[in-house]
Amino acid sequence: MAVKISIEHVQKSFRIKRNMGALKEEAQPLSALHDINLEVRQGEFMVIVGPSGCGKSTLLDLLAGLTTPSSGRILLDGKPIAGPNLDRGIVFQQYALFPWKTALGNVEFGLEAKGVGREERRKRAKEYIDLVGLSGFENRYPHELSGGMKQRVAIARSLAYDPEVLLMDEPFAALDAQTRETLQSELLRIWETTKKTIIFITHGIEEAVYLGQRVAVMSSRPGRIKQVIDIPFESRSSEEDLRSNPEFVRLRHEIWELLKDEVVRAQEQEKSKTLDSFKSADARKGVAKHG
Ligand SMILES: Nc1ncnc2c1ncn2[C@@H]1O[C@H](COP(=O)(O)OP(=O)(O)OP(=O)(O)O)[C@@H](O)[C@H]1O
Repeated sequence: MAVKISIEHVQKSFRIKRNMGALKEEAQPLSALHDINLEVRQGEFMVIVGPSGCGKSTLLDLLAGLTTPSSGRILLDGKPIAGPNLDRGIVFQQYALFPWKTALGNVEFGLEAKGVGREERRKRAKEYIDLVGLSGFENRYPHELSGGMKQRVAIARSLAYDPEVLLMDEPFAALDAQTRETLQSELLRIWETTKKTIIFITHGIEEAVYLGQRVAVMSSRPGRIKQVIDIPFESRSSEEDLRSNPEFVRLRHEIWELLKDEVVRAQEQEKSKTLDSFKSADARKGVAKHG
């Protein structure tokens, strides 16, 4: 299969203001991603898993073209990504639907931006509403839909304008466990129907093994690709309960082994960040007391 996305030596750092006490501030670089290299093939379902704060969303923002790498490059079909474009659809954890538009109106939105005429727009939006299993709910507004349904609308909206790649940033994290499992198998069905290239970000190891053809495991900050694991299941959407398959259990364990030190390190980083902010708050109070 042809390479669809190529991430080459990508680094990303941010300048963050740090309070140095005595009202002094200093901008320090924070390295979020370090030398990321990854190729995603046409039609592949790639999952990226990593501990909190390791740079998963930063990587997705780069793929979406919302930000640019500090160095390195990302190619889509051999061409550098130059900004957001309808060739990439994004589904975030929060539904990001327009509350004043119905489910159908939300799905039609991207088609409007693409210049598709009114009738065609409606027809295509209905097809995608069907595809995500929401027939009969076209005219509901987001506040009349459950969390899972809203996420179905968000998926339909991203797919309706026929992007090359679907970028998904923890899209099921806010849902209850049962709804999450239902949407995971629905997503696999949609992927098999549409043959889109999907890059899916998650904290969840089980979700990663269930969905991904390959799982890229990231290290704690600065994020690097620690290892890419092949998930060699033929058909994921079969009736058989994949999660209790011994191979599934083995792969879940293998990924956990790779992740556990990273999770501990990420928690330590989080703790020292909190301590730093307490220290600078104390320093500020000191200035206020003596100043
Ligand atoms: N715009 C920004 N300015 C400064 N620092 C940032 C910015 N965006 C992200 N960071 C920092 O970069 C690091 C990576 O953040 P990112 O949100 O990509 O991690 P993540 O793996 O998606 O985390 P989580 O799983 O908790 O959502 C974090 O330390 C974060 O605080």
